[in-house]
Amino acid sequence: MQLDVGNSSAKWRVVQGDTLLGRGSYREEDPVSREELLACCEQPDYIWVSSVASAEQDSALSRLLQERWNVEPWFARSEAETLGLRNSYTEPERMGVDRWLAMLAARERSRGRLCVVDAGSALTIDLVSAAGEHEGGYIIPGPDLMERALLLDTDRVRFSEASDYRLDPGCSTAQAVRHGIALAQVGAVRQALAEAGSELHLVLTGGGAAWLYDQLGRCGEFIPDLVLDGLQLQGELRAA
Ligand SMILES: Nc1ncnc2c1ncn2[C@@H]1O[C@H](COP(=O)(O)OP(=O)(O)O)[C@@H](O)[C@H]1O
Ligand SMILES: CC(C)(COP(=O)(O)O)[C@@H](O)C(=O)NCCC(=O)O
Ligand SMILES: [K+]
Repeated sequence: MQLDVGNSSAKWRVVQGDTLLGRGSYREEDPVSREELLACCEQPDYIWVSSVASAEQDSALSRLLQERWNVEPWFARSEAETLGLRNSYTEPERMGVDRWLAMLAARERSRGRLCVVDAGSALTIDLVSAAGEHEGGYIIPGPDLMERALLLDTDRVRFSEASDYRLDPGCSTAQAVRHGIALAQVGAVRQALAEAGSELHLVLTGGGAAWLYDQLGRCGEFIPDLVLDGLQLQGELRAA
């Protein structure tokens, strides 16, 4: 059993070899999602976790899983080097493990230079050289965080009507905010690609990735489970 715990929700899947036995998403405050998680299988052989949540949330999740199955979860960490992928951080473990695992999985799929984008609560953009060096990356607030920042620290950016995320200029507060956020998200990826220069392969994942992929003209690849795929790689390596 594998879990990808982000700042919005935890995505889980149960696999046996290459067969997917089940999947779902879990949120602490949603009892139905908890029941689904706890009913996902009889007895997992292992529980592997990628988490960017707080230590308190990690302990609570760990307790929940251990009480149910009596299996101690293994929490993956960002490393200095794994399977030829080399971390650029002086303190590698400080890099969000979701970013690390997404890069690891992307590299297994494609050996050239990479741009790995994870559109979750935050939008992360990471560059990996063909040789496996993490060249660096960007952490940008995702759509909800951007909107929250505007509402928190302005007096007159207020609206009640719904508006889609589109790239044309907006003609109301609601549109100007939502279209502005859309522009910032898509623009960030485009500009990162422009900054990066030479040929590279773009890989997208995360809750907002399907939308982003469409906005980017479907260039590159959209891989929904990239973080879990990376978790599987690092987990298998450790288990070997
Ligand atoms: N149907 C959707 N269309 C567009 N964006 C979505 C959709 N569902 C979720 N998102 C975006 O994805 C984010 C959650 O993605 P996820 O990868 O689960 O985040 P995290 O890893 O932080 O838990 C939300 O904040 C939202 O911006
Ligand atoms: C950047 C993130 C908040 C992204 O989290 P997510 O959007 O997947 O919930 C996460 O990778 C994180 O907490 N990183 C730690 C800081 C770093 O990567 O340098
Ligand atoms: K992210």
